[in-house]
Amino acid sequence: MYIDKAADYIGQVQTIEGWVYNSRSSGKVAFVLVRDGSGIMQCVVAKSDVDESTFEAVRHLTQESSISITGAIHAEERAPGGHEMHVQKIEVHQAAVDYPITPKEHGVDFLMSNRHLWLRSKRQWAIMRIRATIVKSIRDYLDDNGFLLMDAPILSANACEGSSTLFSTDYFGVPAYLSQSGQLYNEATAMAFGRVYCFGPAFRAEKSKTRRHLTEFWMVEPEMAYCNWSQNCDVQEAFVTYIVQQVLEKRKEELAIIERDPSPLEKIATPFPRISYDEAVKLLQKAGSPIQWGDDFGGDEETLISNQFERPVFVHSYPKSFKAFYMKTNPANPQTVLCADLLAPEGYGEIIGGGQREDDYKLLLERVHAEGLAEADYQWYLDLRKYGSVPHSGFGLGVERTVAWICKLPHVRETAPFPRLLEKIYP
Ligand SMILES: NC(=O)C[C@H]([NH3+])C(=O)NS(=O)(=O)OC[C@H]1O[C@@H](n2cnc3c(N)ncnc32)[C@H](O)[C@@H]1O
Ligand SMILES: [Mg+2]
Repeated sequence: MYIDKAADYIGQVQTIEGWVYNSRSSGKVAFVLVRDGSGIMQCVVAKSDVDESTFEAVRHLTQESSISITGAIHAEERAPGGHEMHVQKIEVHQAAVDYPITPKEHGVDFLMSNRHLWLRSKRQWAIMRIRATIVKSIRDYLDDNGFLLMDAPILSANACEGSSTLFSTDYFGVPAYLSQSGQLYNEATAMAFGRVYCFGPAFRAEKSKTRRHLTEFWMVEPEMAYCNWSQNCDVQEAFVTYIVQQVLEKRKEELAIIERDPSPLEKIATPFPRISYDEAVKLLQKAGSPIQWGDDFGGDEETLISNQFERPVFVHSYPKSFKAFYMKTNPANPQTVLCADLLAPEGYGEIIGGGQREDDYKLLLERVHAEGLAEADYQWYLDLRKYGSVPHSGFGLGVERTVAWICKLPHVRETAPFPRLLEKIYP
């Protein structure tokens, strides 16, 4: 029996195959908390119900020993999950000796070095289940709203987000890079299928040691033909609202375990506020920031802006000078581009980068040259502007930053099973 299905087995004798989460015993009774990955069950071992050797074995159980435990399932509202087992038999598969992550407090470095074990703890268990619901919601929303999954390559000859954060590899004698973003390929597939998305790992050799940056992260990237930057924002706000609502509905227990107050998430609803970069600069300056027009926003600026709103806020029309080559120039103000970042509230900052793509061949070629990119490497991408070019837009949502916001975590290190950070690739 799996623990999360215990309600289906009240009154039946069942066996749980799991690990000792915690145990304590007195003279005549022992309480063993067993976890099996789906939940935790309180198992009550009465000395009178088992033979002497079994009760002795129970009294010497150690944390994280692997066991099979058999007994009758009872409803018990005081027990975790509302059920408990009255034990008849226990089999110890492997006694864990000196398991390093004890219930006491441990330092982050120690926990990160033992991530392969830390994942078993209740808090990490809850965070990973919330992450899984976020990932499922992403796929469900896009699959149910006309988007086709089109997997983008991980090995690429092209930089998408600038050449300063590439992980390069030797590809049979020619340079190749781990994908920074599947976007350029999405634009090709969007011209074939209309609305597509890719969903996979992305890699950035960022030398940023911050609470928001990973060197490997997961990103979902929808792309839509015949879509302008504002319509792109419409899709994003419905998408993000759906994801939050799914977590609130399906992961109440896990949100409680990590002590995440759900009330800020309950305020997430469309429409999301939209401010221009110009307005954002004025807002920052009014709040005392030394920012000047033309400066990019860092974490501090994003935190300051997002703390002004209860919903995620779009900041659009950034200066062209520090934005990617593929972004469409804003006809109303050619110094800016038709992009929009989505900043999550509660100080979490950017969770989505996106915008409208340059669809004019000549203008895009000028940007390729201006960025010093090798035209031959982008000829396929330029072709998309030769054969039936259309206004098109898309975005990339970072899974880990979204998990951090929804779980209200202080650092992205807890948002992935095995996070990859600057100077951190073990385990
Ligand atoms: N299809 C597109 O239009 C996506 C576009 N090419 C792109 O990659 N935009 S982005 O660089 O802002 O990254 C998008 C999101 O990807 C996340 N991201 C981006 N970089 C990181 C790092 N280093 N660590 C964690 N998360 C990261 C973050 O949420 C960003 O908002
Ligand atoms: Mg960005």
